[in-house]
Amino acid sequence: MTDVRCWTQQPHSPAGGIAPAVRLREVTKRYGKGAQAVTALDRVSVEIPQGTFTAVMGPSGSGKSTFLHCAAGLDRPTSGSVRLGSTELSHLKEAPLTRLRRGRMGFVFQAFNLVPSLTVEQNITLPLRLQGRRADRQWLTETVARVGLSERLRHVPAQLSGGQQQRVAIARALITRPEVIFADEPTGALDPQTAQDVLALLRQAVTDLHQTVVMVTHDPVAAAHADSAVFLAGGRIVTGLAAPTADRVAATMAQLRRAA
Ligand SMILES: Nc1ncnc2c1ncn2[C@@H]1O[C@H](COP(=O)(O)OP(=O)(O)OP(=O)(O)O)[C@@H](O)[C@H]1O
Repeated sequence: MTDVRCWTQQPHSPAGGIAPAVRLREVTKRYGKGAQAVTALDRVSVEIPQGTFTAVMGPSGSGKSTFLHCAAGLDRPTSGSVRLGSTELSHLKEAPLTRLRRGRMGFVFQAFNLVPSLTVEQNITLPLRLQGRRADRQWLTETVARVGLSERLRHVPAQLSGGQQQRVAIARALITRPEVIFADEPTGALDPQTAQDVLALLRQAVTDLHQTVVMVTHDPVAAAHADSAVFLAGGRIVTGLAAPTADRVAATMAQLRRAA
């Protein structure tokens, strides 16, 4: 299969090299106590380089969402270290962590998570307003054009298709020029063609804007848009694929299911 070492051992940054966008070191997350305790992540270490697109895959219950939540500071690990660039998240109190998430991360979820009463433009610029910042009109225009919503700015989410709503969510994630976009099953609620469009936008964010994207997905076709895929099983990163194709991802998933 693949070279497992690059994912299960801690790769060193080259001397003077750029810090990874996201770095997890020995991250363990346990839910509950005693006999009820579940170890959702078990000493996970990984470095996600800047300007890359990484798919996080694995069977149901393998820890993908927990991984994403810990990496994005939405959930705190039981032990271990999580860094965004050179900032250690585990030391931050709730208020600075919230500020960091708003300023330096973008989020795209399966359920879109738009505010129904706000227009497309207001939804896109919401992360800026939450930070007390005004939209840079040129960047807003460019971002809206990038996701193909220039004609829809005055609409509310209920007037849009699922694919259009997800494009609003991507524009909202891009508007702050975050260091990392975390996407949790971004195409899970979309038909295959609409999913392709959304994945192409995430790909462009990496290729054209040099963003870093970390995406949890069940879909081998979606994972094939990424530069690499990491595979979780039982809360551990068990293997990885560089330049994944849908066939290789599906074969790896089948292997993991058989081993479970
Ligand atoms: N809040 C919680 N309390 C208790 N156990 C939890 C909690 N969240 C997750 N778990 C458990 O942790 C393990 C990993 O869950 P997680 O949701 O991260 O997996 P996943 O790979 O994202 O699954 P799926 O693909 O089904 O969404 C599972 O056994 C799950 O039941």
